[in-house]
Amino acid sequence: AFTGTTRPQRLLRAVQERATRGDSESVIAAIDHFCRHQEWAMNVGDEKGFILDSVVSEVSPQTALELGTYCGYSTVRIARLLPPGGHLITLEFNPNYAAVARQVIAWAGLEDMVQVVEGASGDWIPHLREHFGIESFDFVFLDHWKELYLPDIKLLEECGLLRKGTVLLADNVVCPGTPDYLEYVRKSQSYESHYFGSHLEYTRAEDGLEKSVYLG
Ligand SMILES: Nc1ncnc2c1ncn2[C@@H]1O[C@H](Cn2cc(CNC(=O)c3cc([N+](=O)[O-])cc(O)c3O)nn2)[C@@H](O)[C@H]1O
Ligand SMILES: [Mg+2]
Repeated sequence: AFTGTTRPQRLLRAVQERATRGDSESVIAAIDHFCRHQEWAMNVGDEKGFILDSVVSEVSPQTALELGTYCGYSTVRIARLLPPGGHLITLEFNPNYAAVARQVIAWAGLEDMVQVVEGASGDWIPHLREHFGIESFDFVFLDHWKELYLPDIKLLEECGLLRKGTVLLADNVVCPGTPDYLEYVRKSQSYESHYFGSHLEYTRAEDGLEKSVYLG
């Protein structure tokens, strides 16, 4: 029996045992299998993941940001669809999760397109331009603490990291829910918002993604 391992470590072991190195589809499938048949984990999952894929493919971002890496499942889903030269920065403040995510991303063979940055989103966002030479983001995926969605997009606005047409995609706007964020993006003249209904990962509970285009 495996005592003393964390769920992210057990998820990583499932990837290393079941997925083929360099094959991002098999990494995604291995994590979905683990979460359906072994242990639920808060990855965006396959059903909402399909919606994430379609939005990423439509935007085809050169610069992408993810808030809340966790084990790197959505990081792999996004990075595998980036166009040539595309780059994804993902912020994770839990060092144990970041360590697992780096290995999951490497197993998928996507480490050259992804930068896992350790630290709190609120601390890092003001330094992304100077540190990574980012002008603005084409795409932002929000999946970290739900109370931080709103303050963090306001910070992205203030730091000039959003441009006309930047697409924000937010997970869990129904469950666990992000009421203040939803109200803001749906009421603000600076955003055009659309809700994609789905289900909480690996369950029948309702959840969905909110896509919001920044209008400047
Ligand atoms: N300010 C922050 N900056 C960077 N990373 C952060 C920050 N806050 C949390 N995180 C990280 O997000 C990761 C994942 N995470 C996401 C959440 C919030 N998400 C959820 O709580 C959640 C919860 C459920 N759920 O309860 O069913 C389903 C989901 O899809 C979810 O994303 N908490 N940790 C964790 O590794 C955490 O360290
Ligand atoms: Mg989520």
